[in-house]
Amino acid sequence: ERLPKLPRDDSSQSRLVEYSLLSNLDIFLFSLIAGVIIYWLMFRKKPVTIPDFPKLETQAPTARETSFIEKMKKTGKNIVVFYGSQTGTAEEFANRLSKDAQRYGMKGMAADPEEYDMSELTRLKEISNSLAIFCMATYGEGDPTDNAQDFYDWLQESDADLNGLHYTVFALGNKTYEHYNAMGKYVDKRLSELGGSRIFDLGMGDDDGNLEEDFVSWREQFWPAVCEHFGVEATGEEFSIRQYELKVHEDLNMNKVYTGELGRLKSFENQKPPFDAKNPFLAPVTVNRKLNKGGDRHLMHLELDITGSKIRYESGDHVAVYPTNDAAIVSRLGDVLGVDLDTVISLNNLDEESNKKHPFPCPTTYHTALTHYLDVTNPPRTNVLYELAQYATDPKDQENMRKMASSSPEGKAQYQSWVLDSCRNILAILEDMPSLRPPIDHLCELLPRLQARYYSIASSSKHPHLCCGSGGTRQKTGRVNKGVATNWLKGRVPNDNGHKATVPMYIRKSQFRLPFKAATDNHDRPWHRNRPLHGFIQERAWLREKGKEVGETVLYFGCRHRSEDFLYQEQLEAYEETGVLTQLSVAFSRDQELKATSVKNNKQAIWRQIHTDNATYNTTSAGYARNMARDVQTTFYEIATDYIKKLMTKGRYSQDVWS
Ligand SMILES: Cc1cc2nc3c(=O)[nH]c(=O)nc-3n(C[C@H](O)[C@H](O)[C@H](O)COP(=O)(O)O)c2cc1C
Repeated sequence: ERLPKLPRDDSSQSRLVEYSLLSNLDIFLFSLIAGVIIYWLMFRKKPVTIPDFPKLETQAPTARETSFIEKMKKTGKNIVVFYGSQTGTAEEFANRLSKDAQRYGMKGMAADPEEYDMSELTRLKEISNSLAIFCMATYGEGDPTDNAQDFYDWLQESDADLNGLHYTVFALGNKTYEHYNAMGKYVDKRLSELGGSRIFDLGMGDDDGNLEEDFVSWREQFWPAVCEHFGVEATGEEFSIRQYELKVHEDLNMNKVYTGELGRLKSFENQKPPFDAKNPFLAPVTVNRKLNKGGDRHLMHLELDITGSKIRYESGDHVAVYPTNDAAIVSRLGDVLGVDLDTVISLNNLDEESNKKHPFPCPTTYHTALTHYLDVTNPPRTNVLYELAQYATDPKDQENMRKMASSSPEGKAQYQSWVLDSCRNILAILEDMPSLRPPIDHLCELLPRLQARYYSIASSSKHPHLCCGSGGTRQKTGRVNKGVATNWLKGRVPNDNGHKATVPMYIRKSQFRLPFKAATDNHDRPWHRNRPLHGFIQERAWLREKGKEVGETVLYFGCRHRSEDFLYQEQLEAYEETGVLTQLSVAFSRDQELKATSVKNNKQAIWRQIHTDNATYNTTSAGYARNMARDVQTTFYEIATDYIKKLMTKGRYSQDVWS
């Protein structure tokens, strides 16, 4: 095809074309450059002006001292009191023993075995007149406390030569457990096997009886034995030794003040996993429902939402909950002592070398300390009475308090009846002794820490369910005493005036487990409180749904009255109907005619299940039914004994005994 004819002036035409081409390119380039400039002007990072921060006064990070020997040498201590403690009692006893040492011209320090290199026990003899005391609590099935686990492992594996080590042990436990004081007994035996010299007999504290009295009586004989051993005499001075000094903060920025956190400041506002005892998760309460239909107790079912917490748990684990003290008790304490509870304070350890800088997170207010950190509900121990006695202005009050703190038979009886049997907490004591008005900071130093409460998880779903009961007991004094945590939980209702009610919690692993394989025949044997068993049953229901073989599941459930506290009745009956539960046996202790169904009455079937079907039994009991576990266990022993007797009669079991 021919090109259109160009006008005559070829050159001008070509210039025109050339000109228009250049113009397009220019426009393009111009737009590009303009765009870049606009972008640069609008979105460029503005130069950061570095503000002139005042230099923070940070403490130089000190390497953690793991040598208790070096620490003792540096601070002139000759007695070290180690404690294996989960809920604070053994730790408190250790503190009291280390304080006692001063009365005998010695110097003691309480120490957490988890923080030190315990193999250094071999070196304690380098310190003259040295002594190691161990206050050891037992848990689970004769297990050590978490903070004593490494020490326990070391004792088991070690062949260290402990010749020259002087030691004594006070064991804390509870006689209703099968492995009574197992940890204390083990430490005492093992230290001796490794060559240590026991300078005083093992003390046995029974929390089912009167642990405080056991401790006071043991301590009373222990110190004279120490004096005799080292050839020293008591200084005779009965003085009160403060461990912490008070600092009142006048103008402290409230952002630096603890408001109930256990570890990191502001950890409740700025939640970061992993969540544990020092860093609990604030779990919103999504359900809080009353379970019982009658009676004076309030049994409740709570569901906690752990979304986003990365918390994992298995059926049988425990939820640890940090409760809050009753606001009425706290404000009344402030009134009685005439103190402004909003004062911001720190209690600083007078022993600068101590690892424990404060008795609770500081700086804080008295209000926070009494609400979140201190136990104001339980009757105080005798050491608190002893130390506070000095502030009673009426000599009679003073004498009574000293007597109750002594180990004289009358003193013990008076403490038992006036404090323990009457359930007098610190507020009741102050109200009933108007001449006793101690400084609040000393009181805060002496009161034990408020401990987390543990609940079995009653679910195997994504979110933990708790089942617990609250009630009040009217005391001889006319006062009504309520459980701290359960009473507080009762008021944690979802959407409380538009606020999400939350619960500070973390998970504590438990040994209480379902057997490994789903196909093994199982028989869950709950008694009374069946919280973890609910989780187990749910898990088995789920496994069944997935087509897994789970074997028989038999539930024995006991409570007071069928009409009042047959907890989760509809759910359990539905489980039985759908076959998730092979058998549901119920017993109600206060409905006489219904009492018949019990473990005892099912001996035959139970033995068949154990013997032939290879069943596993999980029992759970709690609260008032503390002896129930023992009774159920005794029944199992009886079942086994009956079986052995049968074997003997049939000639299937015979003995040939030589002596
Ligand atoms: C869940 C649980 C399990 C326990 N297991 C045992 C045990 O097996 N043997 C025992 O003698 N005492 C047992 N006890 C009792 C404690 O050892 C006792 O109350 C002790 O005073 C706790 O000391 P702590 O407050 O220093 O942890 C158990 C207590 C609890 C709450």
